[in-house]
Amino acid sequence: MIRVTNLTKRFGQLTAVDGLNLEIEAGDIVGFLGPNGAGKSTTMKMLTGFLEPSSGQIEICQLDIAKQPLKIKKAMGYLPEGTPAYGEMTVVQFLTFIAQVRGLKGQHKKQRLQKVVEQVQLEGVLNQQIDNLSKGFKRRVGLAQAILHDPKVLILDEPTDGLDPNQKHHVRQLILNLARDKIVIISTHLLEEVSAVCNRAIIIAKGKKLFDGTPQALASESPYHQAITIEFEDEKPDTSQLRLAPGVTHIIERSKNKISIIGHESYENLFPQIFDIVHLQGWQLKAMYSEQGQLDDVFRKMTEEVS
Ligand SMILES: Nc1ncnc2c1ncn2[C@@H]1O[C@H](COP(=O)(O)OP(=O)(O)OP(=O)(O)O)[C@@H](O)[C@H]1O
Repeated sequence: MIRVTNLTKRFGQLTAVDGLNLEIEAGDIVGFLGPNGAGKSTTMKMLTGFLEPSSGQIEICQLDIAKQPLKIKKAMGYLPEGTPAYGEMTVVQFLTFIAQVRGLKGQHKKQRLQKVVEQVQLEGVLNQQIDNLSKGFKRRVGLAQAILHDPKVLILDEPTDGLDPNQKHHVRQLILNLARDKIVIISTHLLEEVSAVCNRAIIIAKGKKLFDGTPQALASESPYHQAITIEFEDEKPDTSQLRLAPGVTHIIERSKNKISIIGHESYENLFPQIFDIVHLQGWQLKAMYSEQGQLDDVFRKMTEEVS
């Protein structure tokens, strides 16, 4: 369990993290979101003991990071921004070195190395120098070193940055499979990543928490949550009669040939009525569907409000 109380970090005049409070339980996969400069990396660096807070407390697995940083670091894996150090080493040399630093020995060390190389799919590059690897492979080496000692808490700063779509999918599956009894915190700009792997989303901007809840709850803040959207084949006709359907509160024009119908009824109740009107009017549709709300819309709205 992680408990963060009133966490603050100042760099001179700038307050990068501003009185942050968090409680995260085992099994949580948290998507840590925010615009550039929001304070995500700074928070992660403080959680991993790389940076000292200006004030506030961090408790991880019932230990205070200020008092027992080494014990906490043992229980933690960290994938920082960018690429892992020691680029002159080969992948196998680097991972063996990390295994030693982590105190893994004998058969256990061998098994963990084998397992992680397989999990992160590094078999083909084991003897290549890290400096010569592509960005995606460097990222995977970084991920491998973070999970090598099977930590209880995993902090990943943009874990899929630089990976191709297949690799992104693979790493997300890996995180999902890892996470049952762990805490995983993922900093990301990719909202689809939050929908794909996280059970919780935390949004920060200017160092302050703006939202903390499930990705579904986040999506439900969207103006288009449960809206029925119609895309017309050509330019949209006069759709004012849609307002007469019981339960419709208003209609939002999204583009020249796209509207969203917002109602106080559930979309299951609205759908048949809208469908009847469309049919009666003989409108040529390209598509008609209900929306759950786009995380992007909510994210933009929330973070623009504080900028
Ligand atoms: N060592 C430092 N010295 C001075 N200012 C810093 C330092 N590290 C970070 N900052 C500033 O603190 C603020 C928060 O930075 P941080 O890297 O935590 O943001 P972020 O949310 O991770 O952004 P990004 O998404 O761009 O990685 C920024 O304004 C940044 O310039």
